Amino acid sequence: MSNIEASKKLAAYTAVDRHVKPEHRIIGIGSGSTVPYVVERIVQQGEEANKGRVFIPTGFQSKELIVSSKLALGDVDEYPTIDVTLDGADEVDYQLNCVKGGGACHLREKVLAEAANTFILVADYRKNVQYLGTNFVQGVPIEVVPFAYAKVLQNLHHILGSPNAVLRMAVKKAGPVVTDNGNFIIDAPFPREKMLDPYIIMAQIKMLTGVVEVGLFCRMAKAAYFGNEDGTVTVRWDDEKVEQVAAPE
Ligand SMILES: O=C[C@H](O)[C@H](O)[C@H](O)COP(=O)(O)O
Repeated sequence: MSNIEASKKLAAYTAVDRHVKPEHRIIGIGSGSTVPYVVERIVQQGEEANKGRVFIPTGFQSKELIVSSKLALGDVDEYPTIDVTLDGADEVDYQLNCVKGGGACHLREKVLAEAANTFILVADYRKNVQYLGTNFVQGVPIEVVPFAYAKVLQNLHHILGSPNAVLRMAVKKAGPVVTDNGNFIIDAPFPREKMLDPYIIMAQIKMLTGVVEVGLFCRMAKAAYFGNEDGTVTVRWDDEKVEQVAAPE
């Protein structure tokens, strides 16, 4: 297993051990390459612990993960209050603002984050930054309704200060990425000064008609767990405290 993969697993295992408690019944499962380790650790809690629990996915990938792990699947329209949601991130700053949507799942992810009593981020050490846009430079993912994409792009280029915003194109399909909700994704890079307090630009983007959701999650998480190369885990809390913990058994 590579260092990065091991770091993702460390972060996920530590977060599950601390935040998925026996009394939790409704659990939100995020998307991305770190989340499979979250589900792996939850399964390790045993059949008894998972009996009566319902797991809510943030998209196609996590739905498959829940079903293939033989956990009970539910949806947020049936369970609008979630005990705890665990999810990955593309980048997280020192105030727990984060960029999400590298996998185009941020609309459902934000709904599950908002629905949760506790929202927890899990990631490898590359995602732990002072300011957003440090390592994840492709820009803020923005989900838009297809017919409005050109208008929103124009707004981003000429009004909101992202001249390099682009429509995200698919890799093994001609044309744009289409989300689980049938929408398009725009990736909009912003200069550092806009990322110092990302709430402002998040609100401005969200006000553009045609935008469905912005991949900036501002101060929503209770804690972020980052697996490190040396086998420790750095935990950042919502009060800006930073904790260093040893790896779980
Ligand atoms: O849309 C995708 C999600 O926001 C992911 O949680 C995010 O891209 C992080 O994924 P990974 O754990 O693969 O870095």
